[in-house]
Amino acid sequence: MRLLPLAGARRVAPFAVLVTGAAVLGPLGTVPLGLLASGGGLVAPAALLLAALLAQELCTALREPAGAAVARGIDGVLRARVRAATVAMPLERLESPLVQADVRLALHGHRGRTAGAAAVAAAGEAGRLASAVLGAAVLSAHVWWLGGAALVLALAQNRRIETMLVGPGGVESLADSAGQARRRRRADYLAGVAGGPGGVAKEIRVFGLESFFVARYVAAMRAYLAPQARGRRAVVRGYGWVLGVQAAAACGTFAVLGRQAGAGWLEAGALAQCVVAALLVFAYGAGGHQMFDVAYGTEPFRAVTRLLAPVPAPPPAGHGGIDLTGVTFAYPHAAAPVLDRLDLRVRPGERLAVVGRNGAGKTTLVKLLTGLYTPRLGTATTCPAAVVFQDFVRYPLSLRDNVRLGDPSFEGTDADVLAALESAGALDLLNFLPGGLGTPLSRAFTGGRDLSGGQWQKVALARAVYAMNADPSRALIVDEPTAHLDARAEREVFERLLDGTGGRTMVLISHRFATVRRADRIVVLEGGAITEQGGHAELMAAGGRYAHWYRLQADLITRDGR
Ligand SMILES: Nc1ncnc2c1ncn2[C@@H]1O[C@H](COP(=O)(O)OP(=O)(O)OP(=O)(O)O)[C@@H](O)[C@H]1O
Repeated sequence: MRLLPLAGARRVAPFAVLVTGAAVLGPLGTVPLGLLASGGGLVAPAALLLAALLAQELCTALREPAGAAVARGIDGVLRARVRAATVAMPLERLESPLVQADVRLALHGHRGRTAGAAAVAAAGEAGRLASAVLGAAVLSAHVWWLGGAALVLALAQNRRIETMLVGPGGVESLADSAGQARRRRRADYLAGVAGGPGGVAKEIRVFGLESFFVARYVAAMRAYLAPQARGRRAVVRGYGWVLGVQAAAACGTFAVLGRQAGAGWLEAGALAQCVVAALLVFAYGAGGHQMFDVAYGTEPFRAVTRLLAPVPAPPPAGHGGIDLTGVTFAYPHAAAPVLDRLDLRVRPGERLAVVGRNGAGKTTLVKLLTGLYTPRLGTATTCPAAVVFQDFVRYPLSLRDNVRLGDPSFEGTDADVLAALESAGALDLLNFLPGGLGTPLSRAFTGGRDLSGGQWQKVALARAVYAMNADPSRALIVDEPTAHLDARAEREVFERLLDGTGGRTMVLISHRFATVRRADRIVVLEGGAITEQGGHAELMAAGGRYAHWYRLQADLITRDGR
């Protein structure tokens, strides 16, 4: 309910009036009803009763759309906050499957119910309870113990229904259980395979697998539906009990009231009031649909709370230099750390190359160098960086925008964009793009052009160079930036980059040793730590891993004649 103010007074005020109206007008209506029944007037009490009933109907009818508007308002604010939080969230946290599940819950709700719907439903529940309490008060005004007894019973009945339906272990929670989710996935998978196109469809027809898959699907669906059916039968039985108790309680209440009236302790007006008040109390005991909204909407609300929880401050930023000391990093649920007590210092202006086998942890190292991941152990002092990732982004925007996105806050001119393209060896793109820098890099747009993998890679490199030119304190970090380029193109691009970025810090990750050899220092990453480091000549003279790999690659290139 504390979420309600998020929807703004303009939406909440009418909703609050309508909920209150729907809650109190019923009990208030018992006053003119009592007067009418006891002969204390006709026109005025009848008019008041009619007005109360009509107003209550109106409030009940309008409460739904007003509540929906409040829920939309709350959800809009929460979604914006969640989106802002996820954009600012450390990558490592964002990549966690638990956080991804929370983001899905927060943005799309659980079973169609959102945090806003839960807040509105909680307000509706409070209104229903208020109506029951007022009804009980009216009853107690005439038979002191009856109101309390009826209310306690109604509270217990309401709770029982809630537990049965939406409580932990209730029938609705069964559908969300891990076991049911697994059974459902299996049935969906079989249905998908049996009805899917492509190779499966061919094999099903050639090998006559139709009845095999249909039988498996039917069995899987039965396994999924059986616990649900059992759960529903239990609910029907439970409801039978609840209704039985409810009927007995109503009969008991009315018998008490009848006896009191018969004995002359309750006059007609009071009797009429008590009957209506008892019905209001018992209505609470019959449960309400809001309990589903509250129960399901609470899940997204919890997800929002977790996502908006404060995050630890990012590692401190240095000035052009990078310093990792004793850094250990492991992915969640991984048996061993990818990086293990690694020490790496990159001096300002140094050009460092990192080499290592596939899976050695080079990309992980890049994410630590750029502050996207934080070490489990050790410290990482990073500096602002312009990065080209292995899986760089291909923005369906103009070539100019693709480059300028390196630093949108920098008011660079076309000359800056061209300079970045030149450093990245991408200037010749302009010969083939009809609209020059303004050409959209997507066929989905009129006059747009698609680029080859290698051309896209050069654009991504130009974006990073543009960012580095916009702020020279940024280090240029490139992770396999030339995987789509042939060996000669890669060499050319790097020669140009190294010549054009003198005095800037650069970290280059590449599997091509001919490119790497010009770096000031080369480090070999193996077993989570740095096992060799030095200049090319030094490492070749040492005759270690680097020298071995270098010769292997050189031999292959010579043998292939490339
Ligand atoms: N998001 C992730 N979650 C779990 N494990 C991961 C994740 N990313 C990488 N790994 C694992 O961490 C190890 C190091 O991966 P990383 O991508 O850093 O290696 P790499 O040296 O860059 O490899 P390559 O040369 O193939 O690009 C691998 O075993 C990989 O499977």
